Amino acid sequence: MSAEETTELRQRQANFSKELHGDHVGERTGMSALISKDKTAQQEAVAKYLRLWDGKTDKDAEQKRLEDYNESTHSYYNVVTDFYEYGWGSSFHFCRFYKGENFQAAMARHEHYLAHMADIKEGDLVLDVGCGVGGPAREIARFTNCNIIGLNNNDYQIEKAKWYAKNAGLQDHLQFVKGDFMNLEFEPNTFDKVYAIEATCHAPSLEKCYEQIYKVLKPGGTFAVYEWVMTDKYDENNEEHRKVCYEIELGDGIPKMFTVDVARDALKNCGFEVVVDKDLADNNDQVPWYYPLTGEWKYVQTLSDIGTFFRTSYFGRKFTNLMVSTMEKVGLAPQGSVKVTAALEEAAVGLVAGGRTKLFTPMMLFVARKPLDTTEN
Ligand SMILES: CC(C)=CCC[C@@H](C)[C@H]1CC[C@H]2C3=C(CC[C@]12C)[C@@]1(C)CC[C@H](O)C[C@@H]1CC3
Ligand SMILES: C[S@@+](CC[C@H](N)C(=O)[O-])C[C@H]1O[C@@H](n2cnc3c(N)ncnc32)[C@H](O)[C@@H]1O
Repeated sequence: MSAEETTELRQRQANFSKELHGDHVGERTGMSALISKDKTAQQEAVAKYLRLWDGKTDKDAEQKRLEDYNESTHSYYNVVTDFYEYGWGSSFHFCRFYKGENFQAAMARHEHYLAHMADIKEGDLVLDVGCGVGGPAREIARFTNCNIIGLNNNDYQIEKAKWYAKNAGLQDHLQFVKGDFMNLEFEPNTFDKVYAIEATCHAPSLEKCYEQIYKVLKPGGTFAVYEWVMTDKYDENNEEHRKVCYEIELGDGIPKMFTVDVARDALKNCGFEVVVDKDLADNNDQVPWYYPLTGEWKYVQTLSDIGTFFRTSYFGRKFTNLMVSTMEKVGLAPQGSVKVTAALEEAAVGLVAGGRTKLFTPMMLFVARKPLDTTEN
């Protein structure tokens, strides 16, 4: 894409975001934000997200989704962000759970662990690739006292991230900028550390995305990522496997799920030294990472988790779907909202199936180092 085309796309997306979400985006979240959307723009956003997910899994259909990655992901997050915040909170990722540990503590620990593995230190300049509404950035800035630039291609989330950072008094440590991780516009060798949490799976090519990260990282710097991948168990010619993979792609706005081998090779091909390569979901945890989506009460750890667990569970999702459907019928929620809850339901079903069978992991941890001497690459 040329520089003019990029500027034009950004302007168009920014204008659309204003039209859809209005001003003062931080003040409303969840259902309250949903009912305040511009109804026509919401229908357009839902159509833009779903138009290429028409049930087809052939190469041609996949190619179209790969080419459209920027617009479809932008549209996906335009329509799911309110649901994510309502059901999950402001960190949009999974985590491991220990017995007795509540949901928020487990999520924060998962973020601290990545900061630790990335060796983030006080005063470091850090890039958060695909930062969502800034939940992890706020936690990691507090944990390490570093400075973070959060990069995101969704205007709505950027506005929310800025609002939350200011509200938390962290505006001197955090900046949020619009950008595409397939084309990072920072000067080469800018960042001490880079991390990405469950975001780069939206890339049409992991290698091209990691190349960009390699470019902006300082020599000797560390990149740590929780990657979404299909595991070694996945066989794309197995119909059952492909079904689970497609549910995850459709419901999570991912043009194509790559395998763990593709991700590992992509890092190496860019010149990274891979120092940690570990699937954190492949262990004997007593409480599985996907438990909130299962509806199995036996896993709920503390009373404080009951609300979150209800909203994320099977019955809670049915309840939300019914509520949204009624709101849509009476004209409170914009048309298209039910289609979004249906797509999120597919996500939940696919993620639990992928988790139970270990065909999929949302926490493939790679810690990769850019060599000090990069003349050979
Ligand atoms: C899309 C990527 C790469 C990461 C997001 C991971 C998770 C935070 C989401 C994946 C599926 C989402 C669902 C919900 C919240 C956020 C996720 C767990 C809901 C529970 C939100 C409330 C809705 O009523 C149901 C959703 C099901 C899926
Ligand atoms: C599942 S969310 C994770 C957000 C955040 N890392 C967290 O854990 O809360 C994925 C994020 O990647 C961002 N994203 C997707 N494609 C992108 C792209 N091409 N360039 C920049 N950000 C992108 C989305 O807008 C979204 O904020």
